[in-house]
Amino acid sequence: MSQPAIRPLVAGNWKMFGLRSALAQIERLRALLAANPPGADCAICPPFTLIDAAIKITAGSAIAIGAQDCHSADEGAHTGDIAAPMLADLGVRHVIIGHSERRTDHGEGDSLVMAKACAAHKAGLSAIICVGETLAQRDAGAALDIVIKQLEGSVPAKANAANSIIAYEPVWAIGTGRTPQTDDIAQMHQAIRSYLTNRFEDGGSMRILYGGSVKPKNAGELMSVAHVNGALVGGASLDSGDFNAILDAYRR
Ligand SMILES: O=C[C@H](O)COP(=O)(O)O
Repeated sequence: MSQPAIRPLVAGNWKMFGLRSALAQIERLRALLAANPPGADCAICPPFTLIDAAIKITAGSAIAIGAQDCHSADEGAHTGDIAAPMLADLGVRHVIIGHSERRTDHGEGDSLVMAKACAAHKAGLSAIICVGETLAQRDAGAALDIVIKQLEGSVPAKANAANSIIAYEPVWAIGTGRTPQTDDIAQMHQAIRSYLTNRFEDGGSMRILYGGSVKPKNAGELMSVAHVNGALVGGASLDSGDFNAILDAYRR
């Protein structure tokens, strides 16, 4: 059966990096993309403190601005947290949910991840829902089972291709310079695709990103793997030149 054409997305996750001076990188990226548009959507997810300014800088451009987390409630007495409607109110388009760093640093489990994704959907945001195995789980041969279980527990029943994006990020590949063999990525993305297709009417059109040490030098190879519909990029997204070079994977 032929696969539906899926517009890829390359999203940059700045994590807890970036003072106001880093906004210059977004200005530069805007100019680079205008001069040489890629055949992919592009998003930057800066820290909360830079979101408002980043949205102003990217107005009318091809760059969407995302956030890195949201609370599961629309509002409430939750000191220090940010609600999805607050992000939507700023003009945020995507929100990363369930990144492994939040699962580890903040003890976020699948049910909370699903509740946050539901909150994002309710606010009209697209949820980038992250899954991925640890090295011990991969070495134990459990990677596929772990990821499918995370999808089962984290992706809401009302997910669809417009409101949800899956990011497969092997924990051991994040920030390490290590990436899985392309055969292993292909096997995982095929398994995720099968899962989505079985569970959701438009699961064949939902984007599945790969994340974990995506760099300019390996992006072409990683992005050419079947069912890899873009990337979630950490470190290399902090430099507009590197991020733009990753987007070359989607330029002729
Ligand atoms: O969200 C992004 C991922 O954690 C990947 O980070 P990285 O590209 O620095 O390995």
